[in-house]
Amino acid sequence: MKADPVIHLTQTAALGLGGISKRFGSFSALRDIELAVHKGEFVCLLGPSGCGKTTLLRIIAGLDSADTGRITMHGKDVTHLPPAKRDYGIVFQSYALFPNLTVTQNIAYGLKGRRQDQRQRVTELLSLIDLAGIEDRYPNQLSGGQQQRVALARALATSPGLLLLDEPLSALDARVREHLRREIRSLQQRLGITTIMVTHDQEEALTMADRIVVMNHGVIEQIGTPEDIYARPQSRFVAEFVGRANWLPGVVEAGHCVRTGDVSLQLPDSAAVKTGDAVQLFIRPEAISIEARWQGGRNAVLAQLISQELLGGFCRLTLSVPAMGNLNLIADVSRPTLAQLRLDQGQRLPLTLSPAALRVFTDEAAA
Ligand SMILES: Nc1ncnc2c1ncn2[C@@H]1O[C@H](COP(=O)(O)OP(=O)(O)OP(=O)(O)O)[C@@H](O)[C@H]1O
Repeated sequence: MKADPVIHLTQTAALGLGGISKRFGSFSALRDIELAVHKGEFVCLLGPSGCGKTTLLRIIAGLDSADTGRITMHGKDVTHLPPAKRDYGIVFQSYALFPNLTVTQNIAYGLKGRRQDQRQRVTELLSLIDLAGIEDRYPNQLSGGQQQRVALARALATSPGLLLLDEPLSALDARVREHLRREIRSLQQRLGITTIMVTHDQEEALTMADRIVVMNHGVIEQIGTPEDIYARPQSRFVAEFVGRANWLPGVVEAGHCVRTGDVSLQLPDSAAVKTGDAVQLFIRPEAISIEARWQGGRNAVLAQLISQELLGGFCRLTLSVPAMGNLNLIADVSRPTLAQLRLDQGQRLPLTLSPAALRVFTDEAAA
């Protein structure tokens, strides 16, 4: 009999999900989710609102049950175990600390054993999250960021095998959020704790995760490292959800090229295409090079500057390419490059769409 690859994966993984589906009435919230998370990995479930990420996290936690499928933790089947019998700590979006308990009492809530030992464990955890000295404060005497760190300490108090984070940073302001991202990631690496975090924030996922699971309408669109997801998206949805994208429609012609309007663009060697295929070329805004002078050359085109928008550290240009039927492209340039170019509205600018920066999607994958 042939080995079942899913079962094999779920037996060796820190967390294994095999064929998880969930319906709410006639609405299908999750369809056939397969995922194996390795020990010590930080995995982000990323996707737009309503894609099913929280439902999946709740099913992993045992707070909801799946209609079909299996869940394993370190090889043990936990599909039908109640939350308390699964070995995890969880942090939710809103602080969820008990307002009438002190920080110590909140963190020690799930701890068993002598009071003295509990006190020692709380001190240890507070120093771990850099909050020593706030043992006797109440949640309303703490900032939002401090409350989330206490919630994190509480989730880690029993040294669980798995840490589940449900949008833990989304209620915080941008500066605190960035700081906590780094703190959580460094703590997770020091402890080596397997972590699953739900987020709809692509930057959070790209900066924190070892692997990202991109979800859409209840299915997994792609699983990969941040570099895979950003540089090698497998579908139009992933390409557009993570980062910004330019799309150039065209038809494959002889010489490993794509004709788009009057321009023939050379493809990367790796592109597997057939002459006559209708395709969409994809290129990130920062991968378009703006040249100071027209020099021609491979994949060079002339564009016209429509507008420019300063976005802090870089500038986003909107360009129109007459030889591609006035197709609009966006290109991101650094401030030093911008200063060198000294751009004027309506100016003609030479661009290079280097073959290595192009990805080819069949019309189906790009639909
Ligand atoms: N208890 C429920 N009853 C009915 N529908 C539900 C229930 N829980 C979730 N849903 C629906 O399932 C879908 C997925 O919800 P879920 O909360 O998992 O999405 P999400 O990706 O976490 O989104 P968000 O980022 O907005 O929280 C949504 O369309 C939601 O309305």
